[in-house]
Amino acid sequence: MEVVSPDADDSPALDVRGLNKRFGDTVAVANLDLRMERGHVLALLGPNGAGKTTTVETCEGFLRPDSGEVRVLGVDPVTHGERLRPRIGVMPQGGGAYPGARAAEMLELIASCSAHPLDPAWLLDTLGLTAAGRTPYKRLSGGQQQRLSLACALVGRPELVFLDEPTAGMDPQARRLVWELIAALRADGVSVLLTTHLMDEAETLADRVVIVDHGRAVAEGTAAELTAPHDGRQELRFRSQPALDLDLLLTALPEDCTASEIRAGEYVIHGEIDPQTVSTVTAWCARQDVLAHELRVDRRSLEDVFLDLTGRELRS
Ligand SMILES: Nc1ncnc2c1ncn2[C@@H]1O[C@H](COP(=O)(O)OP(=O)(O)OP(=O)(O)O)[C@@H](O)[C@H]1O
Repeated sequence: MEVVSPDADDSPALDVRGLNKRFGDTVAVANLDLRMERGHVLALLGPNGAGKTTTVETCEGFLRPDSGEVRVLGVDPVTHGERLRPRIGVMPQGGGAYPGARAAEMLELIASCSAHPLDPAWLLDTLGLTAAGRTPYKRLSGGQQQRLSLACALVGRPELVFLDEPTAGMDPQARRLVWELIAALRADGVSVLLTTHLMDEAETLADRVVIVDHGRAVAEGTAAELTAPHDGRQELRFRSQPALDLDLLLTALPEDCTASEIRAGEYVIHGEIDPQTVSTVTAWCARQDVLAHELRVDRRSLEDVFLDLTGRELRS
């Protein structure tokens, strides 16, 4: 039986069309389309329960879709999972390990299952885990467990790696290290599907971002596309002390401007932002005897786009 389609080499890293998956009455994924080119990093963002892990596990071949078409490196992960698995690396959410195994042993075991593994000692060193090599998995810190889990996903030299919240619980140094590693993978032509709750992670690493909510893609594009000004209206943002009297500021601005404090001490002015508007805002701040920090024009943050699309209320 044909396992890899004839044009498999040209096939995208990921091609998901009309994916549906429910668990009983819960719709986890609803008619989702996803596409990732080879050598790209695609970030899936979404609130808790949006369907990210379900999507990733379906692409990994661990879940069977109710309907829709999933191709990973040109291969159907459900019907031909055994052919796909040697070509992909999986870092599941919250690790996944033999709790009693020592870190180095575990990595060596996984390397021994691969045809052309990376050198486990080199990988431990790269991820700052050499000193923890003899420590049982359950005794590693949360951040060390995450890094070991990443090492396990990479040791088989995958063409495509699935990273489900790879830096969750890591300190800033470890996060930076992992970001550098992901950038290096991309430079080597490895494709990466990343789920994350960290907007800066998506912005820094991803070629494209897909925001999912209630199992559907609600926005897609590069981070720059997603955060570009829309409706012809621009934004001016600044930080200052909380609870400034914005009604007073509005009297000094053109009539079609709006002003709001979106988080304590974080202000957004919408409207036609020209040099005069910027000057009015800074002069007004000076009159209030407050400093406007981080004043910038034109760009919403990815977090604002995310919150605008998925709402600000807490998800269960
Ligand atoms: N095995 C399962 N049985 C029943 N319901 C499930 C199962 N797996 C996921 N779900 C439900 O499907 C929905 C999507 O879950 P999923 O884990 O894919 O979301 P997520 O976007 O990864 O969330 P998080 O950001 O919290 O990891 C949720 O409502 C979840 O409770």
